[in-house]
Amino acid sequence: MTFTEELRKENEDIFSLIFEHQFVQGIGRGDVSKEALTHYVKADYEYLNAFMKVYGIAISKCASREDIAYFNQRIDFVLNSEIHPHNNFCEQIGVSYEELQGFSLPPTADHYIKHMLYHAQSGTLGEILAALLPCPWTYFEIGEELIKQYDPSPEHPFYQWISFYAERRVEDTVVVMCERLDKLAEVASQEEKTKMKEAFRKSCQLEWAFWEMAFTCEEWITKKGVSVNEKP
Ligand SMILES: Cc1ncc(C[n+]2csc(CCO)c2C)c(N)n1
Repeated sequence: MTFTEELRKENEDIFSLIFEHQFVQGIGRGDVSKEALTHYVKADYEYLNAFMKVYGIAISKCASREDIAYFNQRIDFVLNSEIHPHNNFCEQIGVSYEELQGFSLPPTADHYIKHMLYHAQSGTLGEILAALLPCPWTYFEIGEELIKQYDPSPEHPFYQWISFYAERRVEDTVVVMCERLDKLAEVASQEEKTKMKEAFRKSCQLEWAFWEMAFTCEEWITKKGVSVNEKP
């Protein structure tokens, strides 16, 4: 079994909980509240900004041009393609994408980006990839699961979102990231592999928690002092 096959197996429990989550099932049924969709897009826009910065830190740790090109291409994908699923949600809410940008992160999203940034700052390239991998992997499998369970037609309100994540391009992202992580794991010490496993599992946990955060419209107990756009 490869290292990433092992990771997938060890985290089957969380993957299943993600597929069953009410927000995810709501996407499949075509029935998610506008409040939850809004909360999701506001947080996810900032989450993706942080995700690209993590790729940037990964670039600073690359030893070859080929690796730099890989992360550069990943940034391009987030910047130019991940906007499509967000636009699908915005159309369903009935707001422009711009209106949902620039908000401070609720506690769980804040936790998730700091978890990734921690591994980016203090870890090896393998540890960074392990922290990032659950992001495309869980979404690709959510896309696949929802197609299997609901077989959405183009008229389905979240058809674009579901097909975007179930597409070959996201599957390829997962396959290539797994191949890269497997190569790094082959030469990693036991201690490093333990760190990779912990980073991966926590990111899986935080993927579930991100859906829950959006579904419950999670907020800080008081917004004072946590807003990036706070007026003095
Ligand atoms: C919380 C959260 N987790 C995962 C994704 C999906 N996603 C984000 S970046 C990326 C491509 C990785 O190179 C993918 C598939 C999301 N939008 N929000």
